[in-house]
Amino acid sequence: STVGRQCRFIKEVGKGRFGSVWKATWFGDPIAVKIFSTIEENSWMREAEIYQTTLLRHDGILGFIAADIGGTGTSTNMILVMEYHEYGSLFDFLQERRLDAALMLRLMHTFVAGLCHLHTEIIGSQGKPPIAHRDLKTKNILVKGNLTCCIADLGHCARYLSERNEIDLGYQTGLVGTKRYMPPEVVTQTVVQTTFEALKAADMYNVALILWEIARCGVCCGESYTYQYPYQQELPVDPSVQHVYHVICVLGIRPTIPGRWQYDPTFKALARIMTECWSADWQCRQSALRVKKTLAFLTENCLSGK
Ligand SMILES: Nc1cccc(Nc2ncnc3c2C(=O)CC=N3)c1
Repeated sequence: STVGRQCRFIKEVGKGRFGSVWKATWFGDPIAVKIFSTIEENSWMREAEIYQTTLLRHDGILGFIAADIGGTGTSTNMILVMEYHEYGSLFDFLQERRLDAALMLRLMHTFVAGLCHLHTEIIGSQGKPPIAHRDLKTKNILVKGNLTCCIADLGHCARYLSERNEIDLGYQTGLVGTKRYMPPEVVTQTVVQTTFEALKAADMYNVALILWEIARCGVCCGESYTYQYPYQQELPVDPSVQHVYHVICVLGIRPTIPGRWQYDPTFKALARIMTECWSADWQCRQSALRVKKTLAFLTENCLSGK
């Protein structure tokens, strides 16, 4: 493949469920190359298809450069070429870092703005369908050089095709996503994800967990916490669906909101977003647009030093 031949591979930077990601250069410019094995063709196809959705270009979405397929006779290499981000995932970024309020809100606001773009339908010939991510987590969000976030790993997305009133689930039906992050209605498979509203609301449960992960690293009243996975105290590494069901549906456990967050207006407002968005009732959760507006307001207030 022409793209493949012009790439100089530098180092492996990530290993996803599907494919491995390499830092490479293309005529000197840094690029990220995700390489899929032959059996992962569906994932490559889906991710390439979604990234090439018209009008999907947005600062909060990982920038797509090219999709390519090349064969050496015996094996077929499918690759995705994306813009490269040195900081890596938001998960990596949060490991050893205390965030001041401005940086904390910047990361939150730009992540939610990206999701809002995904969720929003743009009507018209050059429009875009609403898209639900279905596997949001800090490992699927990248931190750009200007300390803003962009959403990656669109291989599990669902699209709503309004002219046919049809949901395109891609190749992924049934249980999709990372078990630790699955909302109650997905774990119990109660709400057959028929309505697209339910799919967007499932993303908002993940937003609540991700905002909690980021906020814990934020300095509140002079203190911050070390990074924790959601349900780190309650769930083992690679939990079973049954275990997740017991913790979040039977015991009704949710991440702990530190008491001190009630004494800081910014953290108090963030706590309210988290609590409403991890509600067991998906219809109570706030929309991405609602959360984006609140984060924009908090950012403005914080910058003006209120
Ligand atoms: N969805 C998708 C498709 C192709 C590459 C990727 N990953 C990345 N893209 C850009 N910069 C990165 C990464 C990493 O994984 C880690 C570090 N920097 C995701």
